[in-house]
Amino acid sequence: MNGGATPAAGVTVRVPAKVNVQLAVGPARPDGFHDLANVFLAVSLYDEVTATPADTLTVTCEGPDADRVPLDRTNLAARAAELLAARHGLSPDVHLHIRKAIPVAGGMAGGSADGAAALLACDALWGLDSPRETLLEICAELGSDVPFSLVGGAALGVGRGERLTGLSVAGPFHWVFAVADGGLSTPAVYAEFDRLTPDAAPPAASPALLDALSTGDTTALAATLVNDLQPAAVSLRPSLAATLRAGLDAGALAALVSGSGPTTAFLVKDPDAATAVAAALRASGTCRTTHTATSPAPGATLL
Ligand SMILES: C[C@](O)(CO)[C@H](O)COP(=O)(O)OP(=O)(O)OC[C@H]1O[C@@H](n2ccc(N)nc2=O)[C@H](O)[C@@H]1O
Ligand SMILES: Nc1ncnc2c1ncn2[C@@H]1O[C@H](COP(=O)(O)OP(=O)(O)OP(=O)(O)O)[C@@H](O)[C@H]1O
Repeated sequence: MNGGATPAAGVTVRVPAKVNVQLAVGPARPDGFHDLANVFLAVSLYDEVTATPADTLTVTCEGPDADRVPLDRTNLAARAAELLAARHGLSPDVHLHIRKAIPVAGGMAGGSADGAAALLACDALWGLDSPRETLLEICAELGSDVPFSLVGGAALGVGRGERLTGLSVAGPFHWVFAVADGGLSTPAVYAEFDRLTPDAAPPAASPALLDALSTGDTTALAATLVNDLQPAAVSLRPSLAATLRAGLDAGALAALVSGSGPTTAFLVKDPDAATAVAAALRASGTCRTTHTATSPAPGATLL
């Protein structure tokens, strides 16, 4: 627990983590961002955000990594409440309580998830009933990954990843996530990508990967998973190579760094394989802990 007591009543939103099954990265743009072909897939690992009326904007957090979550106005949940309130000339007087299961600074869009969840929770608490388009605009202002946290499922993100097209996705796909010690800074990983990839090509989605998603073909998806940020994440955190190897040795069909890392993702064929690969990863000593999850998962949802 970090920063106060659990609130009594309020509006609660559940929101998923993501894995990028394809992350194609182009050269740095003049504004410092990178154009992407970003194929997002939501996974069944969830944070929850509860909004309750309060005298002032406050954030509390519980969960194993709560001490690494900022409780000031830099928290994306707080920023979401502020942006929504400002649009309506309101004061953002709300208590936001985060139940955090998504790894912090882990490349699974945990902060983005809390931003999207807080937005939806405050919208309901304040009776605003904002159009979906308005919520998506605010999400894009909060961060490149935030719109996807709102919509969930599977989507292709272009531009800096914020312009979404929903994708057809079957499933279930079964995953194991290995959580590393500490986080990686997303800007640092993009900067390392620039250093390693001076000739980055314009990004494009892979038709074979989109086909594997829509048919629910795990073997085909395993053959097409790709993350252009992986060499940069491994360069900054060389120990990730051993984690990736340990999961493959344990029978995972494919292994990749999740987004900007350092969480690593392992696609497996079924729930039994997930249990076995997770146990082998923990026994290998190459990660801090593991999570198993399935996809697709729904986006931010009022409970
Ligand atoms: C790595 C991913 O998680 C993959 O989905 C995202 O691209 C990162 O999305 P995010 O954390 O929401 O990132 P933002 O908060 O929008 O941007 C943080 C920083 O990441 C870098 N950034 C982010 C997105 C992008 N398309 N190009 C970038 O270069 C920039 O340095 C930016 O200042
Ligand atoms: N609600 C939040 N939860 C966690 N971190 C937050 C939150 N709000 C702001 N942050 C800040 O954002 C930083 C990145 O955390 P986050 O968990 O979003 O990383 P990430 O999952 O790697 O993001 P992405 O996958 O979108 O690049 C943290 O180190 C923290 O300082």
